[in-house]
Amino acid sequence: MKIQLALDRVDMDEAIAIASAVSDSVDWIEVGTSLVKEFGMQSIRTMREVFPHKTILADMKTFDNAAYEMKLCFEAGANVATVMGAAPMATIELCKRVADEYGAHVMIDLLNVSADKVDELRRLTGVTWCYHVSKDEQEGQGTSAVSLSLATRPTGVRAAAAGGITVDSIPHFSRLGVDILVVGSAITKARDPREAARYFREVIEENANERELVER
Ligand SMILES: O=C([C@H](O)CO)[C@H](O)[C@H](O)COP(=O)(O)O
Repeated sequence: MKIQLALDRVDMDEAIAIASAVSDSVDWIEVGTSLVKEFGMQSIRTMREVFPHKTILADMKTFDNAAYEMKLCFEAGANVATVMGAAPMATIELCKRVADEYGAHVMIDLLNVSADKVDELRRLTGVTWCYHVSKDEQEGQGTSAVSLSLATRPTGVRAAAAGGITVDSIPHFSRLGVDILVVGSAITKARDPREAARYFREVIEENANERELVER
């Protein structure tokens, strides 16, 4: 299981400092929606310059104007970009087409998608579905990511989980076969982000081993 470090609600110096401290323990660096909105494409360019060999995800949360937005972030150096699953299929398919042209990848954010829309999304493979509990639901209703079900995912689609993820969530998501764990506050707001990220990695490895033992 990969760790995607979500960087949100910090300035670029802080984002770089946190990412530098934890980069050995995380796989992907997410330029969070808040950074994209506050600092624009420069936030992605900066992360690409500082981390030339890391996978950079731009959390664009695109809803329309797909070709324009995807080109912007892939030209800026992103390898992966997000589109909202609730967006029209035309938008989502266009994101995938542009990503293919750039040798990049699309993550579909399933925030607030209907069951019917999930069915429509099933026809698009070679993407990642991100099961996401929103910040506002976490803070307003105490909803936790652990309640998410991954049952509807088709083969050929990778799964990510996001929203209030802590180390305690790892066994659950590991059992469900989640490929990418999106972790923001549990690392970025930790007293020692480096140690927090290292511990995430350690517990992921432990759970991966347990899974192998069960499968054998
Ligand atoms: O996508 C996110 C959210 O919508 C704010 O933009 C975050 O990246 C995601 O929720 C991970 O952050 P934490 O919930 O703090 O782990």
